[in-house]
Amino acid sequence: MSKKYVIALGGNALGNSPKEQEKNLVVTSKAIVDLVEEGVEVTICHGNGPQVGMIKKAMDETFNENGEIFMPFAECGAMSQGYIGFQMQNAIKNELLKRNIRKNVVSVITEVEVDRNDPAFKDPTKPIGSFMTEEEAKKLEEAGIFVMEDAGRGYRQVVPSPKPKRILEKESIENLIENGNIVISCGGGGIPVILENGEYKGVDAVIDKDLSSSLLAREINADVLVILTAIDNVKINFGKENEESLGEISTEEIKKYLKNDEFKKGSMLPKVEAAIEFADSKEGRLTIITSLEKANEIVSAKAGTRISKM
Ligand SMILES: Nc1ncnc2c1ncn2[C@@H]1O[C@H](COP(=O)(O)OP(=O)(O)O)[C@@H](O)[C@H]1O
Ligand SMILES: NC(=O)OP(=O)(O)O
Repeated sequence: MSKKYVIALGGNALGNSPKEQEKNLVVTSKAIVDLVEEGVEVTICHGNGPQVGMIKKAMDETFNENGEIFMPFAECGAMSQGYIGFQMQNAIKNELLKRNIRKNVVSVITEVEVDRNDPAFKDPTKPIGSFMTEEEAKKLEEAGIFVMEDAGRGYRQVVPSPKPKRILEKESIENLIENGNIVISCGGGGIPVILENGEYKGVDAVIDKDLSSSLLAREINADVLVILTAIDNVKINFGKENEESLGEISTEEIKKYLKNDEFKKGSMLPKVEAAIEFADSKEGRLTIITSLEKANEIVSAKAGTRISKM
């Protein structure tokens, strides 16, 4: 039976502009189609931190002259799914064309239910938009916007990031996979919705795509979860002189590092949490965390940090 992979692509690793993203996606598409040629069933999720921040800023500048917010975050998240989904779908389609492989690629606008009482609504941790200097960050903070230092790379706006509870389009995604499609779903972690008075409605938040990818991977009974980001390996003592890369590691061992606060909130921490959640959920499941550049080594399962129950 063919293996099922869920590949999660980082919003930061996708680059900061449509051109940069297009270029990065050519590399990623090659690795994805390599997997397809090996007979792997591939499903893709992607981040949207930089992109949703950029879209929100542009929307506010266009529509917000009288101080009213016209474009809610959920709608901005939906736009990011369309924008990234289009470029990704297009890049994979072109790679399939080049190799003469007849297969369909489809992006699914995905809603993900969150808990309206999730404590994350009171503690924003998801960095969005571009990086700022400390001075720029202070100005935003004075205007009532939450900001946070992001893994030594500068300051960014942060928004609430509630935990994903249920993927509303799960059955459609499964049907598409079963029918041989390469599916792009849960973009930006999915559009966050809550159930209120019998109706789903969008909320102001950005779900972590690594946690949604892990949820999707478990729900569709995947074998491997691949988290592609901007760094080759998960590190301990990150950014220090005694920094060390983690290779093959058990969930039990990496949990010890997690307890020691080795992984930064809003960047590596959710990836490691998602990795553990998936690997621990069933014997034989593997999570690989590595960079976009190493994506071509996924097939041999040699790249990056490889987390399993062992
Ligand atoms: N312990 C760690 N090991 C490796 N990278 C870390 C660690 N802690 C923080 N980071 C940072 O996290 C980044 C990945 O998170 P992020 O940029 O948010 O991912 P994404 O690609 O999903 O947007 C790395 O590029 C690195 O700068
Ligand atoms: N939504 C999300 O997790 O985006 P990033 O991958 O950009 O952080």
